[in-house]
Amino acid sequence: MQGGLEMGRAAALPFVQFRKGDDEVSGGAGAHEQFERVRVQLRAQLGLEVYSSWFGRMKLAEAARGLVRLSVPTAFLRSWINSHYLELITDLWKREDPALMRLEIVVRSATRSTRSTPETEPAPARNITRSSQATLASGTAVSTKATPTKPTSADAAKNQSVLGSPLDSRYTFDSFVEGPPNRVAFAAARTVAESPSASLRFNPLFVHASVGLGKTHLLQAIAAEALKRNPQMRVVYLTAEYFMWRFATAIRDNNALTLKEQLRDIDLLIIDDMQFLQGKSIQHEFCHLINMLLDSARQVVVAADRPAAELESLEPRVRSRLHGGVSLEMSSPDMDMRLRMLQQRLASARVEDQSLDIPANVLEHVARAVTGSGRELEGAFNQLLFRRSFEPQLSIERIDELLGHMFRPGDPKRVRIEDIQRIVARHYNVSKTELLSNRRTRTIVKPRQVAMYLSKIMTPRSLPEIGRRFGGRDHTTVLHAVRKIEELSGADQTLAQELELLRRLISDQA
Ligand SMILES: Nc1ncnc2c1ncn2[C@@H]1O[C@H](COP(=O)(O)OP(=O)(O)OP(=O)(O)O)[C@@H](O)[C@H]1O
Repeated sequence: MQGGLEMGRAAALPFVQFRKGDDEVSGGAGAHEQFERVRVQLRAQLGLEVYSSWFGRMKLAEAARGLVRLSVPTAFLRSWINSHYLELITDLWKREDPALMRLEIVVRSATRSTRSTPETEPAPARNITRSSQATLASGTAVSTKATPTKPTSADAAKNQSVLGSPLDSRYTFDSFVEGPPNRVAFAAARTVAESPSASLRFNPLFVHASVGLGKTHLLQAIAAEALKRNPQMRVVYLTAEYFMWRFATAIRDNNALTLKEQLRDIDLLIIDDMQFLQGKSIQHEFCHLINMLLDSARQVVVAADRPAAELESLEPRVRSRLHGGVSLEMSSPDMDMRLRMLQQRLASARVEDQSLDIPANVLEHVARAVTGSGRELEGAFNQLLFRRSFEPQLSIERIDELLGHMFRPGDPKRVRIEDIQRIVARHYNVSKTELLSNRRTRTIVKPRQVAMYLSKIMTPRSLPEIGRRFGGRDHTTVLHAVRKIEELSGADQTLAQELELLRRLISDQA
């Protein structure tokens, strides 16, 4: 997870730009060439297969003053590369640039990849890099044979270190901020964790939400809580990528059967980032596993960044199995939740540094301005902490300056109706004059309605005000447009994607 501290440091460096919603960030002139040469050498040394598994999606994030950051899409990749290849990459880079002082692997902002799948075949896995004191975790199967008859928390912790990826101990139900946008999913998650057998009526439980809205947090909280209540329970939390990697390596090492046997033993299977599950044979294995678990009344929980029906890379039978349970969505936190998240972060930071204080009005301001995901709030908060260490008196204006790149649609200072009109008109290839005119041909009505809809959801302007800005129209016309586009985009995937693209273009312009 990319912390705000890193963003803070980067912001202080010259010729480094963080562009919101953009994966790739430019560095100094020769950095891209150096990166390319390092990639070529990695490929030559490791072979194409290993290279594309681990480095296929690596990008140059920034390069300045002896610091190079390479970004990868998932925390697991970062962790794996850090522990296995960091030295090699650093050496290779130093050969290219002896001035290199430090090379870091970061997880890149997921804003743009919200709805995308990996461009390359499965990078082995994502997860879980942080330290943990979770009672038992997974990321791999827990075999009954390997598990003592009555495991205690300590046994479980031991298993965890043997069996792999620990849970993040920060991800608990207590630290999960609940509110209207995630209330139902949260309640379902609690039920699964507290009484898995009672929850079998929604099996599998499928949770979907856009990036950074707490899926991993919620899923790991389920695992942690289930294990806390019953250390004997065999719980497996893993990402789809990790699942793929486990199978791929098991097949390579001729022990796929053992792995399957181990997986059969589990009581609660939790799969994160389902959108990354790819490959026919792996999906076949996955489907088989899910069927077996569901048929034997074991609980399965799955999360993805979109509804199951939209997981196009999944085989129809996998999708259909996911449809068989309950599907719940979590959406963006509201103002009250954002404020509580920030207050919670402050309280945890204070555990380490009691002198730490951020005035309530500053927290409120940030909660109002950073209207994105929990991850963005976390980044904003870390950035604030970092800045405060050398600018103790941060004014609201200065905070706006520092966090401006995180301000979202809805921030009155950032999105202007004029920008929306210009971008929408360009997208649909009509002129702005036509957009504001009274012409009622279909090719113009649709862009006009889209622009009105976006003006409503991306700015705080009232319906009458939007009407005025669209050639003096009545507010009921705007309301009609908003409802129409909402209705159409619910049924029309292409339009929904168009809207998302436009939102991104507009936010990036703002
Ligand atoms: N409702 C919430 N309460 C507390 N923290 C939250 C909440 N939602 C998100 N966060 C925090 O935001 C950060 C990102 O959340 P998380 O990694 O769970 O998101 P995600 O939906 O899994 O994202 P991705 O799709 O990128 O994997 C985490 O630090 C998490 O603790």
